[in-house]
Amino acid sequence: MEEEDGYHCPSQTEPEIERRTHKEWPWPSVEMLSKYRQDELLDANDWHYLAEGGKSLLVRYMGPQTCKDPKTGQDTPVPWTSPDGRRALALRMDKRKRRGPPPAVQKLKVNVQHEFTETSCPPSADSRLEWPATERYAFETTVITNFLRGLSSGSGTPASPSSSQSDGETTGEQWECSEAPPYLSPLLPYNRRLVCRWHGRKRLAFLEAIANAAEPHRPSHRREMDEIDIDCPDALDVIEDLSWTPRDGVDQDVLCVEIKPKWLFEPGDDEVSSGKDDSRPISRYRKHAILKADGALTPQEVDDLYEPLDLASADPPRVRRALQGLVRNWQKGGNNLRLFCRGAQQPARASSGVEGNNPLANALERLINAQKGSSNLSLTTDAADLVTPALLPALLSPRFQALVARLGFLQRSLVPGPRGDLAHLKALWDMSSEKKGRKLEDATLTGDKKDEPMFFDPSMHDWNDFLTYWFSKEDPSQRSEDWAASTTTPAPARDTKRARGGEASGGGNHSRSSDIVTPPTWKEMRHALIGTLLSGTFKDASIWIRIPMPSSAELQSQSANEGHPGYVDGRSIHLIDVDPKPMKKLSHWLQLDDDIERSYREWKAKHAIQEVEGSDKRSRTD
Ligand SMILES: O=P(O)(O)O[C@@H]1[C@@H](OP(=O)(O)O)[C@H](OP(=O)(O)O)[C@H](O)[C@H](OP(=O)(O)O)[C@H]1OP(=O)(O)O
Ligand SMILES: Nc1ncnc2c1ncn2[C@@H]1O[C@H](COP(=O)(O)OP(=O)(O)OP(=O)(O)O)[C@@H](O)[C@H]1O
Repeated sequence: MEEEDGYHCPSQTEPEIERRTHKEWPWPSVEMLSKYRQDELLDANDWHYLAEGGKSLLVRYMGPQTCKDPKTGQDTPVPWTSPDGRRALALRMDKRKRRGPPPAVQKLKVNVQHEFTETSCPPSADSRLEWPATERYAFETTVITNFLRGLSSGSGTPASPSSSQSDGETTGEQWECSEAPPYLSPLLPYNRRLVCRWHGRKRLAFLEAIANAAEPHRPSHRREMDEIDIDCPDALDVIEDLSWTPRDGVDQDVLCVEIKPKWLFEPGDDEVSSGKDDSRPISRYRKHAILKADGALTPQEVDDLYEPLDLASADPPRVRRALQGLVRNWQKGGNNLRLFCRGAQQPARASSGVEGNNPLANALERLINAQKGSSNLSLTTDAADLVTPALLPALLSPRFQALVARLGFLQRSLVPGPRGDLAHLKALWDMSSEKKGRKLEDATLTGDKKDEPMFFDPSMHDWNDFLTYWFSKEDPSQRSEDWAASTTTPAPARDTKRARGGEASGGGNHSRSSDIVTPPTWKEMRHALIGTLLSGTFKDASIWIRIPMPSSAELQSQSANEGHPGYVDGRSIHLIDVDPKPMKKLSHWLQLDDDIERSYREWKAKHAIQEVEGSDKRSRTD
C-alpha cells in the first residue's frame, strides 16, 4: 500500500522481527485430515457446549475416540483428540445478535437428533476437509508471538507444537532472544480453520444441531442477547481445547483457571483508592466497576473488589488479596475468574455441595494436599474457601508474574503517551491534518465507511509495518531496562523514556496538544491508532492455567511435609482471546474513558472523597 506521505511496505529485512516459516502442528496433520470426508468426521452430536464470551462460543469434542480409517477400514484415533488422548480440539463458533426471543430449551432438546438426521445427504467426493492457515493464525504468530517473546508457558504444557524448544522454567525476560522463538508462542493455543464444503441445508443442519444442543447450557444473560451464527461461511474455527481432561478417570483430572486480569498498569494521575489508609492510585478496573454499577457501590465495596494492580504486584499479601477479590467476583457471577474441572466450567453457586461430592472442592483440596505433602482428604464441601490457598502458589509463580507484568507493560506502552489512557491519542489527533474538524470518536466510527485508509482495520501488511516501526524505534538498552523492570515490579507506571516529542505510539511525554510541537505525520497517527488497538487486545486477553491433578497414588506415595514441587507452581500458562480489535472500537473506548471518569467524579463527590490540601494525593474525609 503506497500513500502520499510515503506510507509504504516495510522492508523485509528488519533483524528483530521474526518472520517465521510455516511449521505444521503434528496432529492432526493436513494429510491426516484430508483423508476424510467431512461426513466421516463431523457429527453434530459429538460437540458439546464448553464456554463462551461476547463474540464466540466454544464446543468441545465428546464423540468416540476412534474412527474408521477411510483407506484401511481399521479403527484409528479420531483426529479431534491426540493419539494418546491427552489433547483435544474444540470448535470456536461466531455469535450474532439474537433475532427474536430465545427458544424454549425443552423444544430444542427434542429437535437436535431429528433435524440433523433428516437433512443428512450422501457424501460427495469434493467434501474432503482442508486445513489452511488463517488471518487470525497469522496475526497470532506474527504479532502476538513477537510481543510475548521470552515468556514461557511452563512444564508439561500440552499446548504448543514447539514446546520442547522453549518450555521449562523462565530463564529471564529479556526482550532479545538468542534462540529463534517458536512459530506460535507456547502461550497461545493452537488454532486453525477447517474448511468444509457442505451441501444444501447440511451446513445449516450441522450448525443448528450444535446450537440447539448448546442452548440449555448457556448462561441466561448470554441466551437473551445472542446465538451461534449459523449463516457463517463454510469454515469452522478450530482451537486447542485447553480445558480438556483425559477421559479415563478422576485421577487424570485437570483443574483449569481462567483469569481476565484487565488493566494491569497504574493510572497516570495520582489518585488514591477509596480506602482510608490506602494511598495507592485507584485502578481503572475499579473505576470501571463503579461505572458498571451505576455508582451504586460503597467505598467498602470498592475496596473489596478485585484489584489488578495487586495481582501483578508479585507481593504475596497483595496477590492473596487480589485472589480473594477474584473469588468474590466469581461468586457474584463476574467474568474475571472462571474455574473448570473434569472439563466443565464450575459455577460458584454449586461450590458447596453434597459432602465429598463436589468435584471442584475435591480438586482444590487435592492440590492443597499436593503442595503440603499430605494425603488427607477432608472433603470440605465449600470450594470457595479452598480457591485462595490452592491457587496462590500458581499466581505467585515467576511465570505468572512475568506474564502479568508483560501484559501491563504492553497495555500501557502501546498506547501513545506516558499514562496509558487515551488523552495523548486525542491530543495527537487534534494536531493531525487528518482531523478536518472531526472529533476522534466520530472519525474512528465512520472513517472506514468513507474510505479513509487511516481508519481501515489493520491488514497483515499494516501489522507488519507496525511491528517494524515498534521494534526499530526502540532504543534496545532502554527497552531492556524497561523490560527487566516490568518483570520485577508491579505493573510498571514509569515513563519508558523512549519517545521523542510528538512520537505517535510507544510513550511520548505529552498529553495536551499544546505540548506536542510537531503535528504527527499520517504514518505516526496511523501507528498511534494501531498501537492503541493492540493495547486493547492485551487488555481484553485472559490467562489460562492448566493444573493436572496429582493422582491418589501420587498423593499416597508422598512422604508427609515433602510436598510435590511440580504442584507448587502453575503447571502451564496460556493466553487466550488475543483477537485483533476493530478500528470502530476506538470510538467506544473514547466514550468509555469519558464515562468512567465522569462516573468516578460523581461517585467521589457522593462519598465525599476529596483532594488533600497541598498534595496531589487524595483521601476520603469520612
Ligand atoms: O470494554 P470493556 O473493558 O468492558 O471490555 C469488554 C468486555 O467486557 P468486560 O469489562 O470484560 O466485562 C467484554 O467481555 P464480556 O462480553 O462482558 O464477557 C468483551 O470481552 C469485549 O470484547 P469484544 O467486544 O467481545 O471484542 C470487551 O470490549 P473491549 O473494550 O475489550 O473491546
Ligand atoms: N482454547 C481454549 N480452550 C478452552 N476454553 C477456551 C479456549 N479459548 C476460550 N475458551 C473459553 O471460551 C470463552 C470464550 O472464548 P473467547 O474469550 O476467545 O471468546 P470471546 O467471545 O472473544 O470473549 P470476549 O467476549 O471476552 O472477548 C473463554 O472465556 C474461555 O472460558
